[in-house]
Amino acid sequence: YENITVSDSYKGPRLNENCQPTVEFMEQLETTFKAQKELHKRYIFHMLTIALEKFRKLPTMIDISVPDDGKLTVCGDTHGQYYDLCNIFKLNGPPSPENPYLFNGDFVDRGSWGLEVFMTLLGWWLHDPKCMYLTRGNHETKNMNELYGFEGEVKHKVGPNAFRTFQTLFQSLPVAYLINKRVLVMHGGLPMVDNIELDDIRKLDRFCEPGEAGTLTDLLWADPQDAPGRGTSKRGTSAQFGPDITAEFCKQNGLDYIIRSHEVKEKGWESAHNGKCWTIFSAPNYCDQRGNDGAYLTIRPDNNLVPIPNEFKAVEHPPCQPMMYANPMMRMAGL
Ligand SMILES: O=C(O)c1nn[nH]c1-c1ccccc1
Ligand SMILES: [Mn+2]
Ligand SMILES: [Mn+2]
Repeated sequence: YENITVSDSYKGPRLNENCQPTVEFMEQLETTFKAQKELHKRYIFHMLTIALEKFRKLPTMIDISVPDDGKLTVCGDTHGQYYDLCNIFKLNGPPSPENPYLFNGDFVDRGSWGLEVFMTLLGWWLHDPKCMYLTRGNHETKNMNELYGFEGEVKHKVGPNAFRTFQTLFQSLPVAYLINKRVLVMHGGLPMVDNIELDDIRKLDRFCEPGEAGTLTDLLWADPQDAPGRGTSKRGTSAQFGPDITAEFCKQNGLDYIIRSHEVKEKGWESAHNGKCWTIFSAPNYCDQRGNDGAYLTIRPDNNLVPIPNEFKAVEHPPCQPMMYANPMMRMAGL
């Protein structure tokens, strides 16, 4: 990025050399992105480079400690719906150490502002890693980005050689968070092996693309089911887990419940498996067609960590259809 010069005509936000975005930078970034203008490529590559160095050093599962008088807001899939992301910060306040957020994967693909969503979330994380936590979703993977739009979006907005850098950064994202030792968060769901312990997740090598099977794939792809036991995935990847699996996993690992995302819900959230499996989805009117609400969960120790759902509607966005940059075959197929 050092070789990319920024001309005087550039009117967008400028990043300081230590690559620590200020609140003012983040406010300017929102103004720039909302006007559908660009963050300069020098700053995009600078942020990606520094973020990669920092993410690489993080564990695969990260402990979050929410103070007794504090809170954590957990959001689910945002899928490039930038204007709805801005609405979350308008409804619930901007990220700060007193108002921290966990975004639980699937930042990109489907919606056509994946770059803006991810650079905004990354900017807040670089501003202060205590105000923003990011989980890898199954859409932070090469195969999905090639099919569902983000590869095309990055090529269009950043250039032909940028996607590889995003892939490397996506591979370095944590895949699970443990809140106050009692709540586990992942994008998809539970690993398909019995007697799995939290340490097995901590020891995972995450610096790769998820394969056809395995614990990393399950954490990014699995879904809950109502029937006991395990079932075949409707997606063709990983599998489904029943209420008994969730109860046993929570019991063995001293957890109250798990939070996951990965599935659209009519209200944006759902509590299943007797309150031990919460789903949170934060892309309202998904793909401009589902009509669903979005939601985010407020987690407070003074509410005994019981999630408080907050539902919200989609907001207006500029005329740019979903999957704008995807392979036209995918757009035609309405996939
Ligand atoms: O794109 C989505 O809706 C999505 N979000 N998480 N997983 C998927 C998905 C996975 C496979 C095929 C289609 C969608
Ligand atoms: Mn998703
Ligand atoms: Mn997903």
